[in-house]
Amino acid sequence: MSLTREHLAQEIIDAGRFLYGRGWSPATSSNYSTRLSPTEALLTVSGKHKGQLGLDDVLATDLSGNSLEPGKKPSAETLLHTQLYSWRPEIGAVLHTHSVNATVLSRLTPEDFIDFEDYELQKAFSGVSTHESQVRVPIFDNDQDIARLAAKVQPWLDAHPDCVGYLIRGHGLYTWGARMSDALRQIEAFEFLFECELKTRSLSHRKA
Ligand SMILES: CSC[C@@H](O)[C@@H](O)C(=O)COP(=O)(O)O
Ligand SMILES: [Zn+2]
Repeated sequence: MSLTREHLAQEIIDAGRFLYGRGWSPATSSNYSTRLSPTEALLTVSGKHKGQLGLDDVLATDLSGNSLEPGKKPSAETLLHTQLYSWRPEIGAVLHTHSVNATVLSRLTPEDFIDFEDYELQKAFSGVSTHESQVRVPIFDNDQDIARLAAKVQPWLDAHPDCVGYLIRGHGLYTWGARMSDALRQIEAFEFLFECELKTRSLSHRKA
């Protein structure tokens, strides 16, 4: 049974309250979406405070990122959501957040990826069943031209079908899941790993 638009909108609203409450979506940063149908997404309207979303603060788009609701301005980063729905039909929700740890870690990392290894919490990611695995998270340079950024993300996705999320340097995190609950679980796992990584780097630096 497919979920109604109101139910999906409420999932986005609840996600915003939770993510704002954790400090991972400050002010009007971040954007969230769910799949509305095989060819449509339901996304946050641009510029809204994500801790205070209402039922009217979402809109439907097609998978090319075009608004299907004139009068409502879609998120500036709509294409980064819709490209994921086009990429994998099983993706049902996409979350983008702006945490301090994601921002700092992506700025401190000169490489274009971070590898997480030997963390038990890696098992919170879809498809990962042991800490003896490597979760590679690509880092793309920030770009205000979202079509250009999406064009850089796409080859990575195509070459890494198991990718569970990516960072935009100095900006934030994108992750996704079959359901909103899966995407939220992955956000929490990423935030745990980002904090571990920053603490490990800071303590190793102090010892040296
Ligand atoms: C408050 S600056 C953040 C924005 O530039 C952007 O990165 C963002 O995440 C929110 O944009 P939005 O258009 O509201 O979806
Ligand atoms: Zn953003």
